Amino acid sequence: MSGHGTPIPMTSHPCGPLTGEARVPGDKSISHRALILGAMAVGETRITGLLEGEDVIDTAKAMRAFGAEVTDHGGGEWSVHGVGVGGFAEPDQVIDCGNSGTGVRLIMGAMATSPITATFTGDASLNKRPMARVTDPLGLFGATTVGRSGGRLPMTVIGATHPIPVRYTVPVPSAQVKSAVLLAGLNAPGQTVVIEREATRDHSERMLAGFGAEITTEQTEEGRVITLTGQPELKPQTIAVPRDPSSAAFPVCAALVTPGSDVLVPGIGLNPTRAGLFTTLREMGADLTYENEREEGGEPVADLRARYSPDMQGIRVPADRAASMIDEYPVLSVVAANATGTTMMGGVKELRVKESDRIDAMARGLRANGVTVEEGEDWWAVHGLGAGNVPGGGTCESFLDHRIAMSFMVLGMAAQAPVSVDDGGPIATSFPIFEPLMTGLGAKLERT
Ligand SMILES: O=C(O)C1=C[C@@H](OP(=O)(O)O)[C@@H](O)[C@H](O)C1
Ligand SMILES: C=C(OP(=O)(O)O)C(=O)O
Repeated sequence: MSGHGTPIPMTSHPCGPLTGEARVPGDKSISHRALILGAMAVGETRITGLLEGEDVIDTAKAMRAFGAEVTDHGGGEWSVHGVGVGGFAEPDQVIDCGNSGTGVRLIMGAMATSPITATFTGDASLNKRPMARVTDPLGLFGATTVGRSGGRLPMTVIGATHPIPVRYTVPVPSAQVKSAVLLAGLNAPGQTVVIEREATRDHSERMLAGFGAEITTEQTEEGRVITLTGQPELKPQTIAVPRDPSSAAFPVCAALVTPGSDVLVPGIGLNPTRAGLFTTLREMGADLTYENEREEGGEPVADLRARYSPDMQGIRVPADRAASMIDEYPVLSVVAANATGTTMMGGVKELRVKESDRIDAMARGLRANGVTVEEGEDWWAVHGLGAGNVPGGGTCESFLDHRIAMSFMVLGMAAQAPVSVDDGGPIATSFPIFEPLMTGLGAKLERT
């Protein structure tokens, strides 16, 4: 839905300490997958803690269009009455995935091996993003796709009538591509094999196993080899969605750069395929501790405690960590601006094909606020000014990108003058309670 509304300009004023508890919403990646796999199971899946952001709501609507019964029971509790693998009905409307790359790519995969046709579209941001990365492997299963030039949405997918399982090496580090292939493999007879050279988030593999699919992962010289046996009967599950580490990144980073802060962010998943930011921040010298470490639903979880850290140093972030923190680079660059020395971020060309070109979007906005940034195709470097030395005072474009908008709001909290964004509307795609949550901690956010 993002991108269809009137822009919401927002300003973040320098503020005093951020204190208290930040209960961030449910994990976006896990929420999409819970709805989609719930729709492909036979019977009723119950979900608690679902992220009720626009991206996930669009996926819920899509699952209804494919014939699943999706019910909102209130308070983050949802149920999905699934139609079984291969049981999707043909939607009689265009499927609008709004701002969500995960939604559209996973759903295309899930329907591509059923004998139905569906047309997908999104907002101005999503309709610019590359889809060939999923339509190429879906073609190998026997699906046909027709989109705009350059493999862009709107796009029609004609599902395979006689799907054939595939063996596919994912050419870019992308959990969305891996997941699209696995979901397509569900309705192909025999074994579908996906190979990824670099490990990406493994929520699909974990959840497929939970729903009773036969799935194995092996580390070989080729990389991670994931083998899925097609046409299982998926058994409905009860899923408690953990809180999203990518959303936790915002109160955590805000506390690290805002003088006097001490913020607790409880119940955050520390799955190693997602936790790269927190490792990086600790290497920079952040006062970030893990409290009450435990396991919940098979995932490592902790309460994160972040305190103001005026002595952070810039570092070289290892390129092989990129996949585990890919959505966190924008807010890391804000921390880097408040550290001493240069933070060098390499191996990140995927940042150029997110909701915006995130290197370009952050570089422009940081420069507008007095920070020096250098960039190349797959790297960027932020020259830190030291704690409290970011001048601020600039207005930044958010380019229909929630993470860009939220990152600049964090920049303003610790800058010498307010920082504005032209449109904070996209924040609702992943973190609908961002404003009240951050204001509750002591941030001074204003719709302008
Ligand atoms: O699979 C997922 O849930 C996601 C995978 C990542 O995208 P890519 O697969 O394009 O890297 C990430 O950026 C996105 O926010 C969520
Ligand atoms: C990249 C993101 O999401 P998506 O690809 O699902 O639009 C994100 O949430 O940062």
